[in-house]
Amino acid sequence: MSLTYHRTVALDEVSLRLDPGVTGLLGPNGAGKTTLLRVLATAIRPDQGTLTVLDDDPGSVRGRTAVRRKLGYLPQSPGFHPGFTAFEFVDYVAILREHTHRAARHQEVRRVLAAVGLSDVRGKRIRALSGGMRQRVALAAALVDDPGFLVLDEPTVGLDPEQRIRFRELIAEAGEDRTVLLSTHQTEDVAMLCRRVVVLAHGRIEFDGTPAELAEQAAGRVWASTAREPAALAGWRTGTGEFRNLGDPPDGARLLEPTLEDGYLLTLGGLPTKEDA
Ligand SMILES: Nc1ncnc2c1ncn2[C@@H]1O[C@H](COP(=O)(O)OP(=O)(O)OP(=O)(O)O)[C@@H](O)[C@H]1O
Repeated sequence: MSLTYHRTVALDEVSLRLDPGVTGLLGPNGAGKTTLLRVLATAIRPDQGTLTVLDDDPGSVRGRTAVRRKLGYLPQSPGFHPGFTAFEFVDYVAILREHTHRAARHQEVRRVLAAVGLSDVRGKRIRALSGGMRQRVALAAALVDDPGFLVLDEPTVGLDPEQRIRFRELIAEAGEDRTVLLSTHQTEDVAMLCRRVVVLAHGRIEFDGTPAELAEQAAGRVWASTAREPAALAGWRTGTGEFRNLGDPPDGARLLEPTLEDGYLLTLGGLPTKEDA
């Protein structure tokens, strides 16, 4: 499928089939990740191509409604009303999801807040919650009605390591029995959590495989040196004072074990330039 905003091609003939489990979507700023997620969440429509979400076609009014009923979406900015309590926010989302029976709805709200470990603070106002807790409230809202497909747009951004690990666990759990697409800038999230990783750049899929296969892209192409290597596609000084270089190593170079991040950077052709960032 393709999507163009005025003259910007945001998605350029993207073809993707998602299976159950957590798929990570990596890509530099402006790659088209949010656009792809918004298309899958039926917030915008591709201008070319076809799309099927959980056996329904969001191109038709009926299909779109059916998809929206089965989908959980955590957008980049969830748009909380800070004066709402965690319970009130999720309850509001449940009402929008056509929950008309009050007692059953409240039970569902309590269930999802418990699933993300927020039962104790459900009466607290969102403005008084930490960033990590707010993200969990947003995840709880996306989990209402146990959707078969979960779309998560950078849910771990701004979280400290402890909260990030906790959040990863919740996503892993959510991915045990449903399809999850997770957009992130954190290569570590992908390495720890995803069964599959898709790299998007300039609206095109540049890589689609397992995290191990992405790391493998950098096999034999990562080396250490004591000085900056001008021939490297990318190189940076590490905490030990040595440089880690990506590209074609010189003869006799001391090769290093590649990481997923090395494979990702090489897939992009090196470090993004300042203009890309
Ligand atoms: N509403 C819009 N109108 C015009 N151009 C847009 C609009 N939304 C996005 N774009 C452009 O489309 C391209 C893809 O943007 P998108 O937000 O999907 O990228 P992204 O990979 O999610 O980036 P980030 O990592 O910064 O969130 C960018 O060039 C962006 O400037």
